[in-house]
Amino acid sequence: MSLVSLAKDRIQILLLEGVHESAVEVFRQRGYDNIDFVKTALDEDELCERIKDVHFVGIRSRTQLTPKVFAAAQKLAAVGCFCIGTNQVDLQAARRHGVVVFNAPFSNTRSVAELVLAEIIMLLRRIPEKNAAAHQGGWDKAAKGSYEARGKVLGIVGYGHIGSQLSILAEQLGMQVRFYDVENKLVLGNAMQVHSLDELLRQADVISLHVPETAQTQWLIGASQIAAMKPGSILINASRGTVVVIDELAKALKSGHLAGAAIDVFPVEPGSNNERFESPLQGLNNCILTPHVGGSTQEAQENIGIEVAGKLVHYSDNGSTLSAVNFPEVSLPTHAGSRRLLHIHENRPGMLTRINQIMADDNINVSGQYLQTDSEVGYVVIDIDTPIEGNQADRMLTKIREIPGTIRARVLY
Ligand SMILES: NC(=O)C1=CN([C@@H]2O[C@H](COP(=O)(O)OP(=O)(O)OC[C@H]3O[C@@H](n4cnc5c(N)ncnc54)[C@H](O)[C@@H]3O)[C@@H](O)[C@H]2O)C=CC1
Ligand SMILES: O=C(O)CCC(=O)C(=O)O
Repeated sequence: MSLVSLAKDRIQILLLEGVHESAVEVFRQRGYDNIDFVKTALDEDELCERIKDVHFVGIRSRTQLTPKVFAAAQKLAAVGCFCIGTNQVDLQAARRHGVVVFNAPFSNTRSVAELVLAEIIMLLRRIPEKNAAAHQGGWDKAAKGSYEARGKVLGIVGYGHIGSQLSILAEQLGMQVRFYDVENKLVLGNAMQVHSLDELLRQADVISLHVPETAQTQWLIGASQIAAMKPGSILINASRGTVVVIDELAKALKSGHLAGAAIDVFPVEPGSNNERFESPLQGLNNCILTPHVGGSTQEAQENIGIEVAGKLVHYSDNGSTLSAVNFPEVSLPTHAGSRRLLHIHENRPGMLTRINQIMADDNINVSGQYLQTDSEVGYVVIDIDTPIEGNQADRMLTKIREIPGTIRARVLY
């Protein structure tokens, strides 16, 4: 349990992995100046050390926030994932520690879709091989094995934000889009949903993967799925490195069963630009390898910086958990002129009654109350219109902290 009730100048922010400076600007504009900015990811032990006094941490896809890190991060109130994926964060551990996690669910969607579209065209034209040959003094002008995108079948696995954006762009090129998703989806344009992954793999000239990393998507594309793909077809993975069995893909590219591939994400990725990258796909000229840059455009990174920093500031200033990925969502009006108690607790009966009793005993008048719960955690925000002094607020917080099941409590001034 941690009791947090801090002025802004005592709030520590740690931004990792070269989060865009637009995030720093948002924090500074809102009065948060204690910002530690690190260009790389940190390993678990380093992170456990660095995070001890941190209230807000910002990461991208490489930093692993494990139960050990959360146990070390006793002051941590919230995590900002400056990206879409949140698989690098143990969301349950965060919730158990009362740490709210935010992300940017669609600020880099377009960037990923554009990269994939470019790769489809490049691979259908066998440009990676021709490019490699030309760099070696070769001149491969043959049209053999080179195709237009028009009329080809694009099979999208995972028709969420990125998959559906790609679908629209690919149709502009005249591609026929089919997709497989575990959910029934709103079908955009002329796309068609098919009912099994196998059906999609057998029909498509190009398969592009846009699923999140989950237990169900781990090694989703292995030997038998690759074997089911059409001879001469193409595989693109800009989702997560654990979705494709990379050794099987390497075999299929070497044998020519697959004509080409573009891979942006890998089972093991370097933690910084200075670390060496190793992959069984290296040296295969029919495979485009990119260093997890699907979302790495100026536009996307700047927007993500503003969006996620804005969510962290909003939570810090106001208590709002709107669009949190692991927490009951509470959307709140501003609390000018009143103090606000934020209380995160295990979801057990009678919590609210106990908090209200402590306030009533202290003659504290409540002007607004907002409660959301999920199966495990409850989050209540209470606006107080009685002018309470620092000592009285501390006394109240101490009593509230003693309520069994309290995970975290703080007062906003
Ligand atoms: N390479 C890069 O730089 C980037 C990679 N990503 C990755 O792309 C993933 C997808 O992003 P969004 O489209 O925004 O996510 P999203 O959540 O909008 O869509 C994911 C879709 O996959 C579907 N799905 C889940 N499990 C499935 C399964 N087993 N089989 C078929 N469909 C399944 C879901 O129902 C959903 O429609 C992210 O989770 C992230 O890991 C995202 C941004 C940048
Ligand atoms: O750009 C990044 O750091 C990660 C992009 C990504 O994979 C995501 O948004 O999920």
